[in-house]
Amino acid sequence: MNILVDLGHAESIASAEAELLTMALSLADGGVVSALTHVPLQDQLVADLGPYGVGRVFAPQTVAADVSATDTGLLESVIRETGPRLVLASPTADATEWFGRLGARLGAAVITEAIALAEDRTVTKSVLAGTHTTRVVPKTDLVFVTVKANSIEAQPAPSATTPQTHRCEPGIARPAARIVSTSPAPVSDRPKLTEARVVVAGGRGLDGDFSLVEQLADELGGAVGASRAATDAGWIEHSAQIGQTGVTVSPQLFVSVGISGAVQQRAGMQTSKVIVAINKDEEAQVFEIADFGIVGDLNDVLPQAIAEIRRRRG
Ligand SMILES: Cc1cc2nc3c(=O)[nH]c(=O)nc-3n(C[C@H](O)[C@H](O)[C@H](O)COP(=O)(O)OP(=O)(O)OC[C@H]3O[C@@H](n4cnc5c(N)ncnc54)[C@H](O)[C@@H]3O)c2cc1C
Repeated sequence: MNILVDLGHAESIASAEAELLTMALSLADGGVVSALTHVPLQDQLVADLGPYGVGRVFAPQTVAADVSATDTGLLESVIRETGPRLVLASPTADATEWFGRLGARLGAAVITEAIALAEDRTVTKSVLAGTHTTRVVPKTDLVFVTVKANSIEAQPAPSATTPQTHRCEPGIARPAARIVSTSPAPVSDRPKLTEARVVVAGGRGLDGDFSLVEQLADELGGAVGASRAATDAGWIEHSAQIGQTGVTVSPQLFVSVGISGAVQQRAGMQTSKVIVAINKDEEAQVFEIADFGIVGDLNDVLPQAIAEIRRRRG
């Protein structure tokens, strides 16, 4: 089947995009994998796509000064051109909105935050605050699916391609909205929380001081997350909140520090591959889902863990 991967505003390929492309090629079964970027094409992106077996790449000539309707129009025009049965994207707020709009317009199923996809397009996802895992079988010819980061290991295609490049246009006369100002997101050396392979998250047990959590995250090359108790207290920005009303993460390693493990918090992290919990209360709920649990005061445990990691690194 033909598959389209919507790369959002990507100018090059990072880990989340590489995972989507790997998934697309594994499901295409001889069909063409196409990619769409919503910004003008960079040579770097074309070079990055070849190793993942992408056949065609679409991009607009200019960055539009309007939002949402134009992005949706671009995606719709490429769907009409490539005839995919499956459109994939990362579960960003943007892609989720575009998929919702187009799903309604084209009568296509929209399934968000998948953790696996089968060749017959059956989607596996976690629901009801992460308490159940469901399999969803789309019945429409076209289906839009957003896929959580770290759901699949990124791997290059058996043979690389030279993607054909195509220009695309939104094909709408009147945009519904226009950008009047933009401000850059704060720059951080740490990986993006939703894409990081390691996440170290802190809760109320930190008592306002995230420095040990940040040090451990930096030693492990990870991102810093938090429980709602910590973000509500203003100890860290709200974008770091993990859970039902925050972001969902699914890293290879999740270290939970001074977090009780309430169901709403677990909803955002329990599909992590390995969960390490540090809590001074041996009855804390987080130990129910932890692969490794340390009962102890985080102020004793974290400095020892950080020192040991540094010692082993030399
Ligand atoms: C509709 C709804 C949506 C919600 N959405 C979210 C969400 O998205 N994300 C979220 O996180 N919460 C969410 N919550 C809140 C959630 O129910 C919990 O209240 C919250 O997760 C608690 O945060 P916490 O674990 O940091 O704090 P607490 O529950 O107070 O736990 C603190 C933990 O730290 C331990 N501790 C204390 N001191 C130390 C120490 N020195 N060393 C080691 N351990 C220590 C304690 O033993 C305790 O287990 C939601 C609630 C509702 C009702």
